[in-house]
Amino acid sequence: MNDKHLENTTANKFTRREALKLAGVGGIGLLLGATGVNTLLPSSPKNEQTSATPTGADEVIPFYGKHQSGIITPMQDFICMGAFDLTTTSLGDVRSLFQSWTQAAARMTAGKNVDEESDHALLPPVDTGEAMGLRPMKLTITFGLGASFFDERFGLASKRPAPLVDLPRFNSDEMRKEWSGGDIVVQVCANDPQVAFHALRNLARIARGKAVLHWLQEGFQRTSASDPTGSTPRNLLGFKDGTNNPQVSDPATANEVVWANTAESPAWMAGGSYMVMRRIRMRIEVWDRSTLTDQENTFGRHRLTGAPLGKANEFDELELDRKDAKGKPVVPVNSHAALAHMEGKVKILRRGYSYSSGMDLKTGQLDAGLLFICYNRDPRKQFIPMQQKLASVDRLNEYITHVGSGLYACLPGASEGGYIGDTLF
Ligand SMILES: C=CC1=C(C)c2cc3[nH]c(cc4nc(cc5[nH]c(cc1n2)c(C)c5CCC(=O)O)C(CCC(=O)O)=C4C)c(C)c3C=C
Ligand SMILES: [Fe+2]
Repeated sequence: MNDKHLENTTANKFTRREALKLAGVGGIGLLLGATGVNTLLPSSPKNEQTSATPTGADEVIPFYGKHQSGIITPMQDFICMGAFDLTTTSLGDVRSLFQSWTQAAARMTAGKNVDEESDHALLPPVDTGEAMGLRPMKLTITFGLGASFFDERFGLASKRPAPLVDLPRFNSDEMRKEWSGGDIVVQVCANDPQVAFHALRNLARIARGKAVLHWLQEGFQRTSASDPTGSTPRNLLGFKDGTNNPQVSDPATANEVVWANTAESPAWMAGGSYMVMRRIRMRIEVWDRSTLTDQENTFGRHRLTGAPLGKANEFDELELDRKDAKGKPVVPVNSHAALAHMEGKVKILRRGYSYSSGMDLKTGQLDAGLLFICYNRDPRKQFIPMQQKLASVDRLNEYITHVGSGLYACLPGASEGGYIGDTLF
């Protein structure tokens, strides 16, 4: 999914007042380039250069709203995502945790410290500090609840949404507990990895005594600075990934594919969505030894252009009934694109990032792959049947293994004065 496809997110500019306030914290030098403040500085080629913000660095993605940001928001460059397990058994504690998280998240997405700083010399600083003076960088923070949140601890079992099922075991899954599940998931995305890490770290700090991290995964894609045109990013197998994502800038499409609806979900989920996370390890070394023809037949698309096999342009229609001179399908029936297309009847919104987590010390191979994330309105009708099909016959399976998994009910957005989760607890 790229900016070209998604233009519906209201983007507020970082105001001059905010910028001047920030000057008090970080010094005027930090402000070179902030919208509006450049007018204070004498015009020179250098200033003109620093005033360009092609990555929308000053852009604030509003935290409050009907839907949480970070779902249909055009993808930022980096992700820092974590799942928490609650250590408290008090629903009151959970409520106050979400109230504190909401306030902190609203501040951080606006480019502020997690809370007002105290000057008490004998206390630790309120904010951990590594994002001080940094621009908002389109930070979004998205909260979801795992199925375990609805167990006996908080008396909410009867409120568990029907679409929040336990995902089945799919063919060739090699799941690891340390990369799966969690009571609460927090997806943090930003155009700066330090801004993203800072947000998750401070949320974990706020949770002390109530929740602990269960897993954490960082991810990336090419940055908007290295591709200002916003073309479809490539995954670590070298292919354009995201071409045929549904165009959720169209509200009707977003309603059909992404947003929870009372037809399947409880009223407290209206405006929310279901997020699937899969940590998918790639056998990169094997892939790198396979031929171009094999790679293209695996995806059913051309490597260079991203076009469907037999077509010239990336966004040309994927026509699965086209045959070559010998009567063979031009796009192999067991290719990833052909299978995931689901005859055009089932769609999900993909929002995944590449990850690289060092190497496997036993084999010397890279531990790298795709932190697959998708949003759907009802995973029982969307992600699950799609993954069942892919897991059984997808040609891509030769090169990947699913090693982590989670399904989370992403809560509706909150309005100012409210908090994330206030429709449920
Ligand atoms: C169950 C859902 C999916 C999983 C898991 C998945 C893994 C996965 N995908 C790629 C790379 C590509 N996927 C592409 C298309 C595509 N993939 C899915 C779903 C899952 N992918 C869908 C719904 C689609 C679109 C199908 C369509 O209607 O055309 C493509 C082609 C380009 C594109 O449209 O994005 C690539 C490339 C990897 C590497 C991967 C696991 C590691
Ligand atoms: Fe895919």
